[in-house]
Amino acid sequence: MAKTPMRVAVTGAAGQIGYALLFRIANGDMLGKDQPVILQLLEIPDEKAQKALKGVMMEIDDCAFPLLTEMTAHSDPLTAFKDVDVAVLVGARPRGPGMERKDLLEANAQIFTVQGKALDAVASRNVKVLVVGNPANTNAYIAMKSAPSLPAKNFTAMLRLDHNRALSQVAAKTGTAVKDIEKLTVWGNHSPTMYADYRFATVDGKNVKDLINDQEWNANTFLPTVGKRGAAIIEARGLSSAASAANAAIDHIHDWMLGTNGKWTTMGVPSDGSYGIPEGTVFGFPVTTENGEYTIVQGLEIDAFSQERINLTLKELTEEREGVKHLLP
Ligand SMILES: NC(=O)c1ccc[n+]([C@@H]2O[C@H](COP(=O)([O-])OP(=O)(O)OC[C@H]3O[C@@H](n4cnc5c(N)ncnc54)[C@H](O)[C@@H]3O)[C@@H](O)[C@H]2O)c1
Ligand SMILES: O=C(O)C[C@H](O)C(=O)O
Repeated sequence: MAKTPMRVAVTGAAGQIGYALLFRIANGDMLGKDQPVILQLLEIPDEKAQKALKGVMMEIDDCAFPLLTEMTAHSDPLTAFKDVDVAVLVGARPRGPGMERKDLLEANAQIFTVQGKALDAVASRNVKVLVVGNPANTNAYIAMKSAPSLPAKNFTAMLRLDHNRALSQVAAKTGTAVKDIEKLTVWGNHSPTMYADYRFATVDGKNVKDLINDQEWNANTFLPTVGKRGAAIIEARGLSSAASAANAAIDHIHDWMLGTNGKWTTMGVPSDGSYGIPEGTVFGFPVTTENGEYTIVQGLEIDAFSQERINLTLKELTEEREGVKHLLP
């Protein structure tokens, strides 16, 4: 019997990540090749943005995706999020000329307060939310705090692009295939302070740290390369990463919904106090997923170098959280 269609909201749908994301959702890459989908697309109430969104929808129509049963355009989160099972929050205010980090935080805090409240009011009670728009961890925290009637654990931030970037760097360094690397993770904030950690990783059963055996490379090449990859792409392309970000969003929701079969991945999730991260802080953790639920991998040893890195990224997140405290409901 055919499955009931799932309702997926995407915000910032006419932006560059939206353009790389929507076609793949409609094609079944995110929720499975047997799962029909309804797309509910949100853009700002601006003539140009809404017109661009219509153009993207015309192209989606022209793909005649068999799994796409319905698609609607919205300028109001209260209609866009109605009954949604999945919400991918991509749309955010980019940093403009002369804008300080604080201004960016405040502008986005407003967007994610409104969107959190709208999810709280109209989304499915089990909606799974992924925040992509930057600053992703803090935006996810704001949306979560603005939606008190929804389970806090259903609000997540995207660390998967960092995870995938780290996988690719480790594969290149060890001369191995990405598919053979397991147990890698990225702790903390989606920002240059993130801590990509291959101490537990294995490739074909061998420990990656032993294979690399080069702490100087870890500290001075690997971590800065992964941490500053977003900036390197902006420098090279003149635009921020889009297809790789969309791909990571697909991976994140796919694995959350369909399970990792015991394998680790990385998700930004509200802490339950694990590893001393204060409860509620949206932090990148190693997780496994099963039956639509994630579980933070427990019992990992945190050595002095790792603790220092984790403290650094936590400090930044705590400051971001403090910076928007006055705007929260
Ligand atoms: N977490 C990650 O790994 C990661 C990676 C890459 C990019 N990003 C972030 O993703 C965001 C989007 O990137 P992009 O390249 O698609 O940007 P973009 O500027 O091309 O598109 C963003 C779109 O969002 C829309 N938008 C803005 N505010 C909105 C709102 N309140 N409601 C609905 N739509 C809204 C804009 O009109 C625009 O069309 C940025 O914040 C970027 O920094 C995050
Ligand atoms: O948009 C950015 O600042 C960079 C983006 O978050 C990325 O990691 O590619």
